[in-house]
Amino acid sequence: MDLPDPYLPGAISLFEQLDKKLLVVLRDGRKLIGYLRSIDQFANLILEDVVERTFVEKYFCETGQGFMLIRGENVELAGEIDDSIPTGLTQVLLAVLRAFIRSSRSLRLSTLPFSHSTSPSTSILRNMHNVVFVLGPPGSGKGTICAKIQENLGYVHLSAGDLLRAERQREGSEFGALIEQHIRNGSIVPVEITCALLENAMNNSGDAKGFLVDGFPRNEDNLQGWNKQMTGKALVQFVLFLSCPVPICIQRCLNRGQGRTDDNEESLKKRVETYNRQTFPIIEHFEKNGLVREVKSERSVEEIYADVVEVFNQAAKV
Ligand SMILES: Nc1ncnc2c1ncn2[C@@H]1O[C@H](COP(=O)(O)OP(=O)(O)O)[C@@H](O)[C@H]1O
Ligand SMILES: O=c1ccn([C@@H]2O[C@H](COP(=O)(O)OP(=O)(O)O)[C@@H](O)[C@H]2O)c(=O)[nH]1
Repeated sequence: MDLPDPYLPGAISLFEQLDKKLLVVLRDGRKLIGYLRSIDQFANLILEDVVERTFVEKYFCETGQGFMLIRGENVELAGEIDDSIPTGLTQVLLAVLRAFIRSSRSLRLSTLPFSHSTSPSTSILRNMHNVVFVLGPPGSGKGTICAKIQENLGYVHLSAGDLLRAERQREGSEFGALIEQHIRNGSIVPVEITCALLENAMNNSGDAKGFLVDGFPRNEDNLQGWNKQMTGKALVQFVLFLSCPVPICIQRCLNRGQGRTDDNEESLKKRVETYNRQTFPIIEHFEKNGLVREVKSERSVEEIYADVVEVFNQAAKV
């Protein structure tokens, strides 16, 4: 492309960075890193595989944000980033950064001036909901294991399926029929409904250590909707993946005996298909980001739960 002479860098110069890895600093101080896929004359950017980097002193952590459209008016600074250049900063897991903030807060208040203690990044971290996504095929035991985690580890269990079933039953709900149709078909309810129910439940749960979001996100649309609605409000610690052979899962659902309208062979066939086609790729996406903790769930509840506790202990340590 021909550039004006003399060359004055501005929004237009970002065209040169198409498909390159960009650091974008937003006006609220957030720092996003992702691949630039598109830009227009207003410097509106489309970034893919975005992570938000949060810095505290010489440490930083990254949280995945997926695909983002950033309005140009919100961009303070943008430029190509070269990760091969040493920065002297150390990447740590979010839990480490939180622990660091916790331990340094009291110390610094009385001794050193701590410029980060009131920075947007740290205050965002403190106010966000901790979330563990719990995924696996229908009948893999998500609800059963979440109930035990809630009982013993202080996380609040939010089953997306249960929230949808409750909304379906709620008198006056405008979504009841739509939800029932999706549940019977084993297809996925529009994310705006599910996400609103989840956010509402989180906000009404008081001071929880964290939330087990069970059975969500189930497809790309769910993930994008979550990122759109919950960015800055929730932080995904990890994804607990209960893996289990499908025939065992189907048998468990058929024996579940809760009178669910979708625990029949016809609906189950569709649910498994939806899981294979749409949900499993989401688990693979999280796996690429190093977020998945897999626990094999074709064993007894006690054996599974013992491994799950280990996963939570490890997450708390780092
Ligand atoms: N490890 C297990 N072994 C045998 N049956 C199980 C196990 N975990 C759960 N179940 C049973 O299988 C059925 C489905 O479990 P549930 O926790 O509701 O799965 P999901 O939430 O993944 O659909 C329930 O009837 C439950 O009691
Ligand atoms: O985020 C969600 C969670 C559930 N469902 C719908 O609710 C049904 C039951 O989901 P649940 O997680 O209760 O059951 P599972 O499939 O794990 O047995 C699914 O098949 C979907 O139709 C949905 O659309 N979005």
